[in-house]
Amino acid sequence: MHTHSQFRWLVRRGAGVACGTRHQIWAIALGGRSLVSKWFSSSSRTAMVASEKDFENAVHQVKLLKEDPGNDAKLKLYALYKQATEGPCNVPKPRVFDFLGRAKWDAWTALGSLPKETARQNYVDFVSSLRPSLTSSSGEGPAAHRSLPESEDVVVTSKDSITVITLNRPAKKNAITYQMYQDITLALKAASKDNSTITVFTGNGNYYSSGNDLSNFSNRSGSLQQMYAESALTLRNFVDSFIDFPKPLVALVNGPAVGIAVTVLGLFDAVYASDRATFHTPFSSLGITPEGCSSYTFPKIMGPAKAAEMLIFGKKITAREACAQGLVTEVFPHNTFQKEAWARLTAYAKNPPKAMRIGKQLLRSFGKETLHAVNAEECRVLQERWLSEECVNAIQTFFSKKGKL
Ligand SMILES: CCCCCC/C=C/C(=O)SCCNC(=O)CCNC(=O)[C@H](O)C(C)(C)COP(=O)(O)OP(=O)(O)OC[C@H]1O[C@@H](n2cnc3c(N)ncnc32)[C@H](O)[C@@H]1OP(=O)(O)O
Repeated sequence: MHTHSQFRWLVRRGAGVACGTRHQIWAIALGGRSLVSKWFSSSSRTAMVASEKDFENAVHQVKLLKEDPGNDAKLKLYALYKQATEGPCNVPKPRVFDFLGRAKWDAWTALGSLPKETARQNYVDFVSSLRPSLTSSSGEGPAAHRSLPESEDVVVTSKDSITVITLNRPAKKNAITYQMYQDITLALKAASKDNSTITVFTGNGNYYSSGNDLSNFSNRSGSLQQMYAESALTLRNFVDSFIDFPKPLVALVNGPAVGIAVTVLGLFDAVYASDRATFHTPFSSLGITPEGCSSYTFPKIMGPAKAAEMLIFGKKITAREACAQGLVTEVFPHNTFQKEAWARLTAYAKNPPKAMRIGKQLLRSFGKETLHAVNAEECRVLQERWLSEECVNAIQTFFSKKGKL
């Protein structure tokens, strides 16, 4: 928990964040729209550039915040504010024991060469997403208050006090598009506030997910640097939403899982797998590096040697091996997987929700700061890797159909 004085600390240093008194009313009447998921689509980018006034409005509204939005949100606001007003980080890295200074520097640096206008828009959108139910002073659109995914590729349903988030792109093995990262982030935010007791993640079809959609970098406009900076930010928000998820989060791994669909499993509270599931993180062969906090969670879960085999050498493991290594909680025969896993979940969902939430907090909250720092660093490194010849060649090879995993 962060104190109001820490919050003010950021303000004094020009974070564009301020803390009001407890008696002030939330009044985020922002310019700009809260449609985070449309930030980066090329068609909407031109239509959604926040004006100086929108930005000033957002900065002002942040000063009226009644509640501390949390350290993570404050760091994001700080970084986006600095990027929007000063451009890319241009100050030396703080000394090793200046933890807060380093966290702020990391957050700002992770934005890379994100253009000032994009940072301004992202700032406006992010402030809006802190309180999406309040209206904006301009730029209002039908989706301005959207809190659930619009796309059919991510489906959110509710069953027996359980919120289910299903990856629904079976023809593409549930590969995760740019839009889906944003939709999943929104879905998790909504699920954290709904009245469900447990949240479940699963895939439709014979795959759980083939990970990042490898066309994510080929169908967008703008400079490469800008695209990679935006992607790193989107990825960081996506992973943050798993780190911060307050209720029990369970994965039903119905089939093979690849890349980021595997790594974030280290942030789940239980992982039930069909015996047809496999777990594969072919990062090195794609010229990239681990994400989803796996560089930290995997060595903790399975020990450094097994983690290296998966994350550096790209060894694909079976569900039973993943279970023996502690990544998977339990494996079920494929033909009874749904029935058995759902019987388990339905029973668990009847537990008192507050006790489960507080229990999760006890288990997870102490490592949270570290996880956020790991996430920031992984995204920073990835942003560089995406520009590498190794990565560009690997993606070209996949689409020329020479290079299946
Ligand atoms: C905002 C950016 C954040 C980035 C985060 C960093 C994340 C990193 C990762 O997740 S790394 C892992 C990336 N994933 C892969 O490398 C998997 C690539 N896919 C494959 O190797 C194979 O498709 C397969 C082994 C998963 C399945 O093989 P197979 O059973 O033979 O099916 P097909 O290959 O014919 O696939 C059917 C159809 O789906 C398309 N597809 C499958 N996976 C992906 C993918 N990850 N990205 C894009 N498209 C994918 C495939 O091209 C086929 O399409 P088609 O029918 O030909 O149009």
